[in-house]
Amino acid sequence: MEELPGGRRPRLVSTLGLGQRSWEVTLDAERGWLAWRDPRPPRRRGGENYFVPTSEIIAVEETELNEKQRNIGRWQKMAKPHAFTVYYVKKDRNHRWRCGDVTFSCVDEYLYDQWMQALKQLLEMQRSRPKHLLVYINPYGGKRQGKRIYEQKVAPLFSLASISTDVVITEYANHAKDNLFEVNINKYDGVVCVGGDGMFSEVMHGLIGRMQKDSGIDQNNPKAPLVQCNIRIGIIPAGSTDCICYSTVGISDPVTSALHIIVGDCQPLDVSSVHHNNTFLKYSVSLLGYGFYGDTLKDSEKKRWMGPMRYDYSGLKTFLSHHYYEGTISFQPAKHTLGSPRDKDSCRTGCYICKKSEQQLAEQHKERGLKHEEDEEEWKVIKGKFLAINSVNMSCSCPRSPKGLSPAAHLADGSADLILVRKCSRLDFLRYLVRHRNQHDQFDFSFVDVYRVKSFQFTSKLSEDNESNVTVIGKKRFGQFCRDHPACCCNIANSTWNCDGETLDSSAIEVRVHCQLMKLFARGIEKNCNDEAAYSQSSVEQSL
Ligand SMILES: Nc1ncnc2c1ncn2[C@@H]1O[C@H](COP(=O)(O)OP(=O)(O)OP(=O)(O)O)[C@@H](O)[C@H]1O
Ligand SMILES: CCCCCCCCCCCCC/C=C/[C@@H](O)[C@H](CO)NC(C)=O
Ligand SMILES: [Ca+2]
Repeated sequence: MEELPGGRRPRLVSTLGLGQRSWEVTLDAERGWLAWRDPRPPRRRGGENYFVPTSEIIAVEETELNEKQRNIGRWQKMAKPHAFTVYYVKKDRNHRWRCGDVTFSCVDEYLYDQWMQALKQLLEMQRSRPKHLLVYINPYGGKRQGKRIYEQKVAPLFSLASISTDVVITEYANHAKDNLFEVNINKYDGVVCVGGDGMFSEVMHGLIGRMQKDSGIDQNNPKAPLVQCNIRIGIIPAGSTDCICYSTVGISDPVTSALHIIVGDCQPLDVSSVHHNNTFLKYSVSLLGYGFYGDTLKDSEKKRWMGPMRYDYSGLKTFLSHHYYEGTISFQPAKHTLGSPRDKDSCRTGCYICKKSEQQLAEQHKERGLKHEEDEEEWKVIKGKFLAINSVNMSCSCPRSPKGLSPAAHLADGSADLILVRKCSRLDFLRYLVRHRNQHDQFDFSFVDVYRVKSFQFTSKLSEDNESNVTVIGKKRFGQFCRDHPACCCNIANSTWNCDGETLDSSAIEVRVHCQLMKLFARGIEKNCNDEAAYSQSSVEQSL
């Protein structure tokens, strides 16, 4: 589509055939939308006006009308019509996206060419869309449907959108990660993982690790300023929890995720680095959980054959065991960010708080070389007995917990919410867990504290004792549980960290949040989709 003087782009308004009627179809390249409306007086039309942002058009294709379509209504006695189909994102309820299509026709070949050319040019102008993707499929994630989901639901959409792919079906754990250190990554506009949170974590480690290696950054240095990873990752959910997908898209649905990839969405994500004694252990974007979530994960790994149900089984078992762990948490509060974990508003598409952090990050990059103030900032120290210590970089919403473990956590504000669940009765802990699943405030309990932090350290009492050489041998002889108090549920063994669904055995860790270290093909959870659609439609009607 040629630009008008002043860089403006033209508007195409035509009467085109759609079904049995003529419709007024408008392509407004300047404002970025395609609309079609029934031009009959409002009384006679069923209020049918449609509106699609051009950024959500998936493809346009020349279409052969079939015999039946040609023989209806106005085409009957006319010359052979020319037709084209526009494929677009159709927004359904609960953040679900589908591929909608509409076929327009006209007899005038010149008009048809004009429309095809304008639409194709518009698609070419969508520069953030990927053209070539590297896809990793975990055939064993979740219900073992990854390959089928990709082939049946995703590949046809990629091909419709003219996206070419190199597909790797993983053969062992860490296959994708290892492969990402070897491939010519510059060939691709993004990497797609088909699987769950663990598979995503693998791909993320491959990409971030590769980026640091190529830039000569030592990942073992917990204070190293990590290099941002600009190659986006797309998640096609085919796992058991799919928390990262759900928290960044609002639903775990393969078609919705494929469409977010196709339209080239971009959502920056905070990443936490986890170290122990100047040794890099892992990165985390969703949950780092000690105690309840660590023990649940550890137990569930032995029951992978149960599929996604393993988490419910092991969750119940862990709940009944009611183990608590002693240790010390030190953390630096996140003073740079505007929000608080007790906010009523959640992080949504275009989030103001995350934007503010992005600006701060850009300023920091400009001032790079100047001394970081964070080392001087205060550390708070809390010692105690905890049933769960959860640090979440995002809400961690998932089908099991639709609002997540921290509903007001932000995807890209450079902070994590540190949730400390202190020793309490089984009944109280159950009340807390139940609030993962309902609308009530999860932090409104005397035994739950929540802090927004930019870094934290945890040392279990056992490792503290080990370090200070206190009668460890004697304690070890006691076995795993406190035999003096069989009913007290105190556990002198360590728990395990659940790091985005992977176990981490180290009980002394140092965690730092890296603001917006990586990017996803997503846009965050959209506000109320229905409100947005209503707003868009009325604003189009005003300008038509
Ligand atoms: N071919 C493979 N064989 C065995 N393990 C694999 C293979 N490919 C990937 N993996 C590993 O499988 C683990 C779990 O996979 P994934 O996250 O896809 O499913 P899940 O654990 O069922 O889901 P979730 O993480 O959402 O709970 C990942 O840590 C990944 O490293
Ligand atoms: C006895 C009642 C048990 C209630 C259990 C509530 C379950 C809520 C699950 C919320 C998990 C959200 C955090 C996501 C963690 C993922 O990283 C991880 C790997 O996919 N999944 C789990 C379950 O650890
Ligand atoms: Ca965050």
